[in-house]
Amino acid sequence: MSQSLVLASTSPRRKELLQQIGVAFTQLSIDINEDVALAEEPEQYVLRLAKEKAAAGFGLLSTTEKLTKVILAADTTVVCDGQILAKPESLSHSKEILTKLSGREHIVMSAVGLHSQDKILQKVVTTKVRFRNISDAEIDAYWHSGEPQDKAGSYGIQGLGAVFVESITGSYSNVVGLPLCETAQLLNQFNIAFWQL
Ligand SMILES: Cc1cn([C@H]2C[C@H](O)[C@@H](COP(=O)(O)OP(=O)(O)OP(=O)(O)O)O2)c(=O)[nH]c1=O
Repeated sequence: MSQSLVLASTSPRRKELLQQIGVAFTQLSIDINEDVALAEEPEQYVLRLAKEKAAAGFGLLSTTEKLTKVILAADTTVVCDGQILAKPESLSHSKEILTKLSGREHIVMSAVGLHSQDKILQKVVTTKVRFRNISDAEIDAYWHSGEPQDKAGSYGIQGLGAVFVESITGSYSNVVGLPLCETAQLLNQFNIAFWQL
């Protein structure tokens, strides 16, 4: 039976990234608790959240939809000195995060999870990002642009935040929220077509 894809995400970035590789999909929104568990490592954390988001999406399907649909979900976090840097809650939180990232390298980790009736598969991808020095005045101005608020690590590489990025090693789409090379490989395993098929 042919399978169709459902993106369980409210992130406009994930929608755009999936569209970029020519995948047909519908979308639903899920809401799960994103608190870090006690002593949880960053990799465990993003994998757990991608899995929980995909399972939450699958749980919203009707019994018949469960037979034909595959849910895709993802989670992205920024990691520096082993510390998980989530979305900023305020200007002072954004300042704390961006001051930590200023003038050095950090890691962006995204996990993608696919969930169908038959199987659940996941993959985590890591990208290194190096920032130039960022001044307090820039952090203030950046906050007031409205860009950092809904983004892990308080920046968007695809937006104004690009001016802070000196270099990146690894997948760019992974930083934006969905590693496309690995996602396409997972989609193959569920017989979901993207542009080349
Ligand atoms: C580092 C970085 C993160 N981000 C975004 C990607 C994710 O949308 C967000 C991290 O939050 P997530 O919790 O991964 O995702 P989300 O809450 O936006 O969406 P959903 O759970 O519904 O799928 O940060 C960027 O857009 N650009 C960047 O450069």
